[in-house]
Amino acid sequence: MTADLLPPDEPEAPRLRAAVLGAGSWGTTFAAVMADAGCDVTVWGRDDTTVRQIADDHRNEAYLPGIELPARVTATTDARAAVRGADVVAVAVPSQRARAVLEPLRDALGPRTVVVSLMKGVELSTDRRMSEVVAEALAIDPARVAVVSGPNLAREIAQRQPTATVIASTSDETARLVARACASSYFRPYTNPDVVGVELCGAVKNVIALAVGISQGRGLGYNTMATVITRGLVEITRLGLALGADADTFPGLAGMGDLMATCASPDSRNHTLGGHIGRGMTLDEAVAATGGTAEGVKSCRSVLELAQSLGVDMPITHAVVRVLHEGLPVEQLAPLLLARPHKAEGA
Ligand SMILES: NC(=O)C1=CN([C@@H]2O[C@H](COP(=O)(O)OP(=O)(O)OC[C@H]3O[C@@H](n4cnc5c(N)ncnc54)[C@H](OP(=O)(O)O)[C@@H]3O)[C@@H](O)[C@H]2O)C=CC1
Ligand SMILES: O=C(CO)COP(=O)(O)O
Repeated sequence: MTADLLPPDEPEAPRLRAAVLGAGSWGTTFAAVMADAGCDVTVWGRDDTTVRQIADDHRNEAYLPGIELPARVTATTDARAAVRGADVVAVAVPSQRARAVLEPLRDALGPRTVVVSLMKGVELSTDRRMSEVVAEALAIDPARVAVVSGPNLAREIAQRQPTATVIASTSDETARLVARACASSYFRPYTNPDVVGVELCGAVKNVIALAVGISQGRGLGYNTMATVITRGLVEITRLGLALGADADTFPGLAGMGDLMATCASPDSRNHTLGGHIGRGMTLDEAVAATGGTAEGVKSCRSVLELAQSLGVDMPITHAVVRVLHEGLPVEQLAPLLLARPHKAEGA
């Protein structure tokens, strides 16, 4: 499939240089997306074998078996070399590791480089969203930071199946630059100034997908799934509004769109891990059986802390925390949620 190289209104725009920090499934896929959009892309990974495979064979068999990467994607184990001269640096490591990966690169970025968080988590111990972590760790103006979030399961995109995404930044110029760096015939970015809403949707949908996975692992059907997804969106919205997000974000691609993709797909790590828990595995067993980064496992605690600090009720998130981290037997999750006091639907 051929990609559109540049939007038609910018025929003379120079080719962008991009870097991706993280050579896992989403980092590698987003590198391919940017290459298909016309960028020259360097991926940083910490594993020498993976890096050599990407650079020499245009493959990443550990994370994207069977996928051929575009020739414009190369790779290095030297993070400073990867970001040198880059117009756009995208970050795709586990959220809890981002600060440690970024801080040593403070003086390696150009003064106009834009940094994109691809991560869907909330930092434990600070309860910061990842765009906040990125700006703090690199000591850059938040206007140079963007967030990409939407129904974006890596493997489907690596196969160039069509999807859309949301690019959120407080700066329209930053969001448009990132849109230009990733727009192609199979990947359509929409910009949105609501960084708080877009980012919260991405982090909390992982927790809701864990709850859906747990219910399916317990053998429950579509009524339960639809209930958890719908009430999950209600609690995501409640937290987002308390933090000043825009109500229009939640029914959009980063909200309902990503929630649907993650809760429905067997490729989702959060959904899969929830299924293992529902079928009776311990958390350690479920993490090992799932593989990859299931952000909801850690972020459920920071999301709950954030909600409690604002007096926001998040019963599904709370129940997931209790099952994963506080020893609540998994069979008590549904009764716990269903036995709560009466409420009107819109309350
Ligand atoms: N996969 C997806 O479909 C999507 C993922 N995301 C988000 O993107 C982020 C990254 O996820 P994803 O790429 O899927 O995760 P993966 O588990 O596929 O890859 C994680 C990457 O981070 C590296 N890594 C792990 N620990 C560290 C560390 N301590 N220091 C530096 N690097 C480390 C891994 O390296 P190594 O191989 O050496 O362990 C690997 O390259 C997450 O926040 C996720 O929620 C967002 C949208 C879609
Ligand atoms: O964020 C994702 C899809 O948009 C990927 O979900 P998982 O991290 O659960 O695989």
